[in-house]
Amino acid sequence: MIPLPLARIAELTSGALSGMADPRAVVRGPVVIDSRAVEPGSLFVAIKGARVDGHDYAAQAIRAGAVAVLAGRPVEGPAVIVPDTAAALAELAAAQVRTLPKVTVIGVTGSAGKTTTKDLLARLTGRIGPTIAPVGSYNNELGHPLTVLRADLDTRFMVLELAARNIGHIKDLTRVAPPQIGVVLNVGTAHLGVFGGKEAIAKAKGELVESLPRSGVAVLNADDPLVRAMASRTDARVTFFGRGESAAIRAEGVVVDARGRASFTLRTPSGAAHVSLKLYGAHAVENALAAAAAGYELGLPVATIAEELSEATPRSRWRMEVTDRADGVIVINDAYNANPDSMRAAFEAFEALGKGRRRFAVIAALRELGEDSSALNAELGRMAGGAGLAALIVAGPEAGPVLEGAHAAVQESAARAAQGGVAAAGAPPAPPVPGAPVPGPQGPAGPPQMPPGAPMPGPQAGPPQGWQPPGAPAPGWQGPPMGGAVPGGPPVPMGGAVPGGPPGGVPVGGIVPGGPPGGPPVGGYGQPTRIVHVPDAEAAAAELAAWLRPGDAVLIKGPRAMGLERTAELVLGGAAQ
Ligand SMILES: CC(=O)N[C@H]1[C@@H](OP(=O)(O)OP(=O)(O)OC[C@H]2O[C@@H](n3ccc(=O)[nH]c3=O)[C@H](O)[C@@H]2O)O[C@H](CO)[C@@H](O)[C@@H]1O[C@H](C)C(=O)N[C@@H](C)C(=O)N[C@H](CCC(=O)N[C@@H](CCC[C@@H](N)C(=O)O)C(=O)O)C(=O)O
Ligand SMILES: Nc1ncnc2c1ncn2[C@@H]1O[C@H](COP(=O)(O)OP(=O)(O)OP(=O)(O)O)[C@@H](O)[C@H]1O
Ligand SMILES: C[C@@H](N)C(=O)N[C@H](C)C(=O)O
Repeated sequence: MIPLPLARIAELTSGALSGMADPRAVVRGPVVIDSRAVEPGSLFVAIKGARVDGHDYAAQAIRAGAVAVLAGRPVEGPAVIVPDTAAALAELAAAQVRTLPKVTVIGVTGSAGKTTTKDLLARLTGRIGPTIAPVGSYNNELGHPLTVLRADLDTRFMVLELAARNIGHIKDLTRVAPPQIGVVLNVGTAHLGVFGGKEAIAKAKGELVESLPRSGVAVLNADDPLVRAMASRTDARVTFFGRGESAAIRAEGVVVDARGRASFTLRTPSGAAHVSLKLYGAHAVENALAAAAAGYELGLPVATIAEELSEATPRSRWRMEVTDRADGVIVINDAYNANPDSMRAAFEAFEALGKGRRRFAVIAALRELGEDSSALNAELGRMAGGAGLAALIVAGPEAGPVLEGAHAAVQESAARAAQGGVAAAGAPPAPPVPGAPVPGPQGPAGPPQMPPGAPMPGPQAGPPQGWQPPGAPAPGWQGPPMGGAVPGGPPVPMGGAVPGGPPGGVPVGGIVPGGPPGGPPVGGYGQPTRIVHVPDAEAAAAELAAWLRPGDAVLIKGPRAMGLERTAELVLGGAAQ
C-alpha cells in the first residue's frame, strides 16, 4: 500500500485516534482483517464475525507488529475509532485509488466465472505491467477494498472482481475503485433467492457499466441477451465478445477435446490466433473471450493474448480441478460453489471428460434460489439422473427435490427402455455395442478395463449387480451403507425411502430395470443410475471409495456450504488439491 500516517487515516475515515496512538506513526501495510496475518507495519481492521469479534484480537495484532487497529470501539492498544469498520475500510481504499491516477482499474462481474476470468485477465495485464488482483474470490465489501489496498506506486493495473448479493452492491464497489473497463460475463441464477428474479440480477450486474466514464469501455457478452442489453446503460464505448459473428472478439471453430478442453480461433478486428485452453469445460471459452476482449482493449497483440490464454491453468482452487489418480480414476473437483448454470456447465464438461468411463457424481441441493428452489433442484436432479451415470450420490440436507428429480429421470428412462429399447438412464451418451470392448482411457498406460459383460463392481456388501430384464421387480437392496463407512459391512438402508423419493417408487440405491436391449450391461453401462443419499462430504467420499474402480470418472460439485472439496481430497487420498 501507499504508506499513510495514522493522522491521515483518521482524517480519511472520519475517525478518532485512541489508545495513545501516535498520529505520525506510519502504516506501510498490509491492511488485514485477521490478526494472524499481521506483519510489522500493518493496519489491523477489526470485524465482528459469526464466531468471534475481531476486536478481541486487537492486542494480539499490536503484538505482532500492527501500527494500529481500525476499530469500532476502544481496544487494547493504539487505534483509529470509527462508527463502522467495513465502511472505513472502503473509504481508505477509495482514498488510495485517488492517489494512484496512473492505475487502470478493470472490473469483472457476472453470475458465474468472475474469478476464473479475473485470473485470466490478470495474466494478460501482467504482460503489460504490475497488476493487483484478488486472492481467490475476494469480491465483496471486505475482499474488494482489501485487494485495492495492496496496490502501490508501481501498480499499473487492478483487475477486480465485483460481486453482488443485492442491488447496489456493485455500485458501492465501483465507488471504491472506479473502473475504466467493465466486463460483464453473464446473468445467471446465482442467488436468485435474494434478488427475486433474473431481471433484478441483470439490474445489479449492470451497475458496473453504468459506473464507467465516457472514456471507458464496456466489455459485454453478446451471447447473453440480458448482458447484451446493458449496452444501453453506459456512457462508455461498448465492445462485444461471444461466439456469434456480431461479436468483435469471438471464438470460431470451437472444438472440445477428449478431456473437455476447448480450442478455437480467437478472432479480433486486427487478426486471429489459435487458442488451446488448458482449462476444463466449454464454459471456459466464455471466460477466455471476456479476458481476451479486455486485453485487446488494453492494446495487447492477439498472439500474446492467445499465448497467455493457452498457458493458463486454474489459479483459484476447486474450480474444475482435474486430477488423474494413479489408478486412472479421473476426479473433477468443481466444489467451490454451485448454481443451476454452473451445474449444467460442469455436467457438460463431465460428459466429455468421462466419455467411455463409468461415471459417478457427487452433488448437493443448490441454495439461495428462493421460491424457485424446489423446481430448480428437481431440475438438477433430472439432469443428473439422466446423465448416464453409474451412480449419483446426493450429499447433505434438503435433498428431497434433487432426489425426486433424479428418480423421475431414471424411471422415465427405464420405462422408455422397457417400451422401445431406447437406452436407459444409466447408459452413457455413446452406449457401447453389447459385447464390444469397453472404451477406456487413452494410451498404453491406461487402467485395466472392465471386461465386457462383467458385473458392475460395487461395495462388497452389495448384491450381484447383473442386469435386470425389463419389467423385473426392483430388488429391495438399498445400496451401500449410508455413509459407506464400513465397506464390506451389511447394507444399511438410509431409513428406507428417502424423503423426496417417489412414493412407491424406486428405493434409494435400488436398481431400476433397464439396460441395453439384447444383452447384459457392460461395466456399468446400460445399467440404471443408482441414486444414493448421504449426510455429508465425508460420507460421500466413503460411498465413492466403495464403488470406484480403475478408470472411472468422478464429478464433485455442490454449494460452498457443503464443503464437497473435502470429498475430493479424501478421494484423492487426502492430498490437498
Ligand atoms: C470477516 C471475515 O473474515 N469473515 C470470514 C470468516 O467468517 P466468520 O464470520 O466465521 O469470522 P470469525 O467469526 O471467525 O472472525 C471474525 C473476525 O475475527 C478475525 N479473527 C479471528 C480469529 C483470530 O485469531 N484473529 C482474528 O483477527 C477474523 O479474521 C474475522 O475478521 O471466516 C469465514 C470462513 O473462513 C470466511 O468465509 C469469512 O469471509 C467472509 C465471507 C468475507 O466476506 N471475506 C472477504 C475477505 C471475501 O471477499 N471473501 C471471499 C468470498 C467473498 C464472498 O463470500 N462473496 C459473496 C458474493 C458472491 C456473489 C456472486 N455470486 C455474484 O453473483 O455476484 C459470496 O456469497 O460468495 C473469499 O474468501 O474468497
Ligand atoms: N462462464 C461460466 N458459465 C458457467 N459456469 C462457470 C463459468 N465460469 C466458471 N463457471 C463455474 O462456476 C463456478 C465458480 O467459478 P468462478 O469462481 O470462476 O465464478 P465466480 O463468479 O467468481 O463465483 P463467486 O460468485 O462465488 O465468486 C465453478 O464451478 C466454475 O466451474
Ligand atoms: C458462497 C457464495 N459464493 C455462493 O456461491 N453461494 C452459492 C449458493 C453456493 O454456496 O454455492
